[in-house]
Formats: sequence, structure tokens, C-alpha cells
Amino acid sequence: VPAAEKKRWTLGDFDIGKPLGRGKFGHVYLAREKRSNHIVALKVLFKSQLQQSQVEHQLRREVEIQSHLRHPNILRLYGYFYDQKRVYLILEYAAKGELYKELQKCKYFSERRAATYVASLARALIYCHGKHVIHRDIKPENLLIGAQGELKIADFGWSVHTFNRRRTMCGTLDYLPPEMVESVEHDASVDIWSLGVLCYEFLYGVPPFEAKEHSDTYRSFELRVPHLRPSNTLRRIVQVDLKFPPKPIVSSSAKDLISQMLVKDSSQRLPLHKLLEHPWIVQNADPSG
Ligand SMILES: COc1ccc(C(=O)Nc2ccccc2)cc1NC(=O)CCSc1ncnc(N)c1Br
Repeated sequence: VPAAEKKRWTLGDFDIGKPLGRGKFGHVYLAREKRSNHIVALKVLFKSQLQQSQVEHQLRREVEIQSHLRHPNILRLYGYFYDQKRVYLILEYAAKGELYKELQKCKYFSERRAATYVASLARALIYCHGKHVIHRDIKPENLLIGAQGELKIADFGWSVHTFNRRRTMCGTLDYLPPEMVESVEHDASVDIWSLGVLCYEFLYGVPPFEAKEHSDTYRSFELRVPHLRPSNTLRRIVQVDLKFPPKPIVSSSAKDLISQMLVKDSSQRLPLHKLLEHPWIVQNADPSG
């Protein structure tokens, strides 16, 4: 049987539902494919904005990469289509929404929940590295939660989110590893660094190298002159100025894992497969992910 002809989707194939979120390049809607009644998330990108930001090639590359990725912890990109003015991405719908909202609501996660998320992200990253895809942007804003509570990496590409996503106006620097701050070439080990930052933020509710100046005076300064944001965060990153606050109480096993991931020399970072054997993960992560 000849390979199924790639279906040409059109907007008429979908019933459009409520808005799910919005990024810089466009909005995301709940949608139902009429023939199959399959629920999806439909991301609408404006061609004009893509052209202005010269990200068409980045989008084409991302669509190409995503169409070959199949993993329970990576949000599916089922397909895309376009009309005169817009490009539409047909995405898997994550029924339990955005992880960053859940983290803001709970302040921080239990060690079992944090370990379960970290283990599932490690498995997704091992899968990506196996396909020579690195640097899946794994900060909380890019993570969604599926119907069974499982984590889904949903690279939002270049879409910049409304600033209220994080306490600071400007895009967060918190997740940059030292080699990217010092802009030397980076490899898959950047993802181990970012996963370490994420693990810390899951357990403490704040990223490890955040500039302390989140006082009101600093905030007003930042709002008024965001481009002059003191790069205390960058200094703390390149010095790996890692401190564990006394509250909330976190096990020494968790701190040990984080300390093995947030290592300046990228070749010394704990490899992802070794992470899955770390006692804290073995004792706390729910195997189902
Ligand atoms: C595989 O997921 C993507 C793949 C690609 C791109 C993208 O825009 N790439 C891109 C855009 C412009 C330029 C270059 C790349 C975006 C996503 N994903 C998203 O935007 C997530 C939309 S929000 C959402 N989605 C599902 N369920 C929910 N409950 C929610 Br809320």
C-alpha cells in the first residue's frame, strides 16, 4: 500500500475552542478535528511576525525535528498548514496545562513529585540526544502536564511569553549554563545543567542563581531600565555560586544530585543515564513518570 499521502490540513477541518495561551508569535487554541473528534492544540502564528523576526527557517527546522520525535514526555507536533496570513501548528493537547502555573500555585514540589518530573525529563533528553537533538529549552515555561500528570517538553520555539510568566520583565537568564554565558560552543551537557537548575527550582520554588535584588526597589529599577538588569545572575552562574536555603527542608541526597549537575566544567557533569541511577531518583521517582 503506498505510504499514506501527507494529509493537507485546512482550518475547515477543525472546530476552534477556547484560547489556551498566547506567545509573541501568536495564540494557541483548543481545537477538535471534525472527522476524528480528536482534541488538539492549534497554534496560530502570523507570517508577518515570523518574517519580521526572521524565524521562518527556525520554525521550518523545528517542524522537521519535531515531526521525527515520538516520546511520552515530548509534546507532539502532529502537522502544520498555512493560509494567506498565518501558519498553523497542530499540537498535542496537554490536558493539565502549564507546569509553571502549577509551580506558582504549590510554591515548590514534594521530593517525590520533583524526582518523578526530573526522571521523565532525563528520559526525554536521553531520547533527544540519541537523535542528536540538544538544548530542548527545558525551563518551567516550556513544560506542560498531560492528562495522567506526566510532564511534556513543549519547546515554544522563539515565542516570548507575556512578562508575567516570571517575576522579571526580561526573558530569564536563570537557565543559561556557564559555557553559554561565556558563549563557548555547547553540547548535550547544557541540558544536564538546565535540568539541574530545574530540579533546584522544583524543590525551592526559585532558580539557584536568581539575582537577590527582587526587592521592590530592584523590581521598579528593572521595570524602568530592564536592559540595564545588573548581571548578578550571570556572575553567580559563571562562579557556580550554588547555595541551598535552610527552608524548605530538602534531603542531602537531592542536594548531592543537584551539586553533581551544576558543575562548571561541562565534561564533569553527571551524565543523564547516571542521573537515573542516583539514589535520590531511584528512591523518589515514580517509575511510570
Ligand atoms: C511541540 O510543541 C511546539 C512546537 C513548536 C512551537 C513553536 O511555536 N515553534 C516555533 C514558532 C516560531 C518560530 C520558531 C519555532 C510551539 C510548540 N508548543 C507550544 O507552543 C505549546 C502551546 S500551549 C499548549 N499546548 C498544548 N496543550 C496545552 N494545554 C497548552 Br497551554
